[in-house]
Amino acid sequence: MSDSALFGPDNLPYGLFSTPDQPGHRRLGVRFGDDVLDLGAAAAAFGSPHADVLRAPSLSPLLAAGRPVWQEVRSELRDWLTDDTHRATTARHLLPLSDLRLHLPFEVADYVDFYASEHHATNVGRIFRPDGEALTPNWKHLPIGYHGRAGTVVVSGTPVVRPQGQRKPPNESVPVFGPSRRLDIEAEVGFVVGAPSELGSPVGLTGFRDHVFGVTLLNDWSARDLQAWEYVPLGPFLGKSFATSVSPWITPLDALDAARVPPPERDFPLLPYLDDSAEGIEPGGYDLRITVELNGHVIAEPPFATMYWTAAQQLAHMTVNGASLRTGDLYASGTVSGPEHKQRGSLLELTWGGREPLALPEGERAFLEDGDEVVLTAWAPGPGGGRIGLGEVRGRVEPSA
Ligand SMILES: O=C(O)/C=C/C(=O)CC(=O)CC(=O)O
Ligand SMILES: [Ca+2]
Ligand SMILES: [Mg+2]
Repeated sequence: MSDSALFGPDNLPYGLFSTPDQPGHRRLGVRFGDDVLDLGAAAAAFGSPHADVLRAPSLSPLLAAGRPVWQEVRSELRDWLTDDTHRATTARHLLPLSDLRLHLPFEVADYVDFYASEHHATNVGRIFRPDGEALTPNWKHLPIGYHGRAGTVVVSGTPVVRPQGQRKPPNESVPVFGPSRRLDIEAEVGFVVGAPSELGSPVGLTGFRDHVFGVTLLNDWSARDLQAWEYVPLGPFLGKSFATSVSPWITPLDALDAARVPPPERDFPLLPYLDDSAEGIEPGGYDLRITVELNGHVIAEPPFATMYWTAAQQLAHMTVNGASLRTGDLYASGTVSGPEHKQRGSLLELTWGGREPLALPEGERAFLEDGDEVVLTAWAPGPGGGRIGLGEVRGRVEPSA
């Protein structure tokens, strides 16, 4: 599928770029096929009422501006890019994507990671806790999550240095220190908060579209040996805080309306603040089809539509205690895994804890080796049978420092 078909006028994802001749000058852009429209320059040329947010060196001011502005800007962009009378002006501010360097488009405020795939949670439970129930008793009553490390969220293309830390080999009585031997990926979808909320005021299910601006693909790199030793009883810590990679493109929720789907059937009635079967609540699932490539080989195709908990429920849960949202908060869905083997979004699951390595032309892989490169891509159904591409998230493993 060509880029013009995946990044057409119904998509219009936002990013932050610089050019080789002005590396310190960061500019907002919107992707259109294989080009990027320089938003500050286009806004000045067209006299946009939103020129102040569009010429900022970050997406954060637009995120903070709120949904009415997001919608007005999106309709202006469509107009500039599709109306024949604007063609000549717009063309002057379109730059070839291949000439640009892409940056992390917004300042990440808080970072939260959930655990919302029933298939992933069941697989991980069986692998990590073979003697217990795969799903903990709370799993179908609340979306489980943890707070991660916002400062180590990096843009696609940033090298990932193999983390060092403590791990306890099964037949040793004390831990050892060194480079992780079980470095893994997690294919996830990240949700970017735009409009903040007040401390003490929960955001309900119906507030999702007012607060969440858009989505980004996300790889939650995970050191399984560090994680297995450290996580009891407070949850993931250093095994997941060394790097989290995101796509340089933030796709607005408004581009994903045709991809909305109902979430899976719920097995237990939900408390009212999470009950999305109630009258007047829009379907909270999204049909995003993810592809995971390792060294250029497709190793998994996780289907986001199978996620048990939706992003709207995660937002409602995250704020039900009165915690406030800040512009730039990023929360990740949790690893996306479907029911089939080839739909598993982590090597932990694909190789069943390393016991069933993948056979690749360059050799077997249980976990990642130095030099390995992982690329996540995704698309969603768009209006009129078209496709909405989500930008890729790429990362290569470098040896421990
Ligand atoms: O201990 C466990 O059950 C596993 C926890 C995780 O791996 C946390 C995580 O990142 C969840 C996810 O991405 O779905
Ligand atoms: Ca994760
Ligand atoms: Mg992480």
